[in-house]
Amino acid sequence: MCPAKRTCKAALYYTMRWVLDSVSPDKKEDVKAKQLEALKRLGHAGLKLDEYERTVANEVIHPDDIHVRFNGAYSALSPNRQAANPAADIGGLDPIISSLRESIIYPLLYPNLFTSSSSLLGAPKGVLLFGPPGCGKTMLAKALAKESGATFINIAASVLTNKWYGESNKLVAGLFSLARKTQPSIIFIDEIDSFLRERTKGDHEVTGMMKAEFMTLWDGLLSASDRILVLGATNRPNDIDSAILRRMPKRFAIQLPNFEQRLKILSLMLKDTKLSSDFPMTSLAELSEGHSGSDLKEMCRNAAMVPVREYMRSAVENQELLAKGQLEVFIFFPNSFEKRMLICGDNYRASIYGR
Ligand SMILES: Nc1ncnc2c1ncn2[C@@H]1O[C@H](COP(=O)(O)OP(=O)(O)OP(=O)(O)O)[C@@H](O)[C@H]1O
Repeated sequence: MCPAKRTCKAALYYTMRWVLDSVSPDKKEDVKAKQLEALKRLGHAGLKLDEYERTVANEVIHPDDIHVRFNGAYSALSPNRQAANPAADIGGLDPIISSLRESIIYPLLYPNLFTSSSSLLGAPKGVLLFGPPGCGKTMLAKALAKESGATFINIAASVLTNKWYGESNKLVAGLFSLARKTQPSIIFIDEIDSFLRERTKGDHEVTGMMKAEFMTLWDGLLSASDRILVLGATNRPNDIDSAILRRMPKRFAIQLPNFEQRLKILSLMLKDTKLSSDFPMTSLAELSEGHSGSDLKEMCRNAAMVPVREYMRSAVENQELLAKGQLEVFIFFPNSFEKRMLICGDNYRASIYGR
């Protein structure tokens, strides 16, 4: 692009931004306040941020706003809180959870153990979770953030990709400097393959520059004692740029669950649900081979809808008879009906009986 055209585009961009800012100053203040809220709650109230860091600050999630936990046996950050509510949210991934604790949580929370005792114990600066969709990669990342209490920056590629020349690089720089100011921190990039994919000749110049900037700043972490980790998740590890893969030496395969894992996931998903005494949990786990955790969730959700659907259908069909005075309605809690409801909520116990 010729320099005159570039200057013209830049002038237009800043003018548009100025106009938009002046049209909605209240909205801008609202956004600013919201951005700072998560950081304030993390104990970074007085932090001075530039506009790029502020944009990234919008992506910070406070651990208290994450509702996914590892199993309750142990919590590095708040053992008491965990003990009071020991339920697990992730089923069948215990060995991976233990390894993630060792390689991510301990280095973030106890850096001295990893820097002074041995040069072999360097904390990893990049970790990759890979495997088929719906098997719990995002859940694991969120639970890691919750348990470690680290600043969790859930960055979407769209936040960093700005087509204006140089802006993406500044946003990437803002990402790393915010992570440094608020450490310990985890930079989480879901679908990292779409953001940092293998470089090709057809890449936009801005994308290439942004990737290079990302890698340079990431390398800066390797030598420093910063407690910052880049955590990526993907279904397509082969599409990731090999230079990026090299920076993620710790890799965890999150595969489709096997029989035991499915049994654990199903038990977990149905733990608060009223089930008939002969509910065939084992057969269900056997028959659901090839299903991901997300498929199992959907299966349970569908099952829960069956009694609701049946009730609604009979209610609609009976409306006409009711109008003609041929039907009497009793709403009560019959045992026989409860038995048929393998899965039921308190709101759906009412039934309609014909005369
Ligand atoms: N091991 C598991 N234990 C409990 N629930 C699970 C498990 N795996 C998946 N789920 C359920 O599936 C949903 C989707 O999981 P998640 O988003 O973590 O998958 P993912 O591997 O990140 O998928 P994608 O690659 O499509 O982003 C979760 O919200 C949860 O309800």
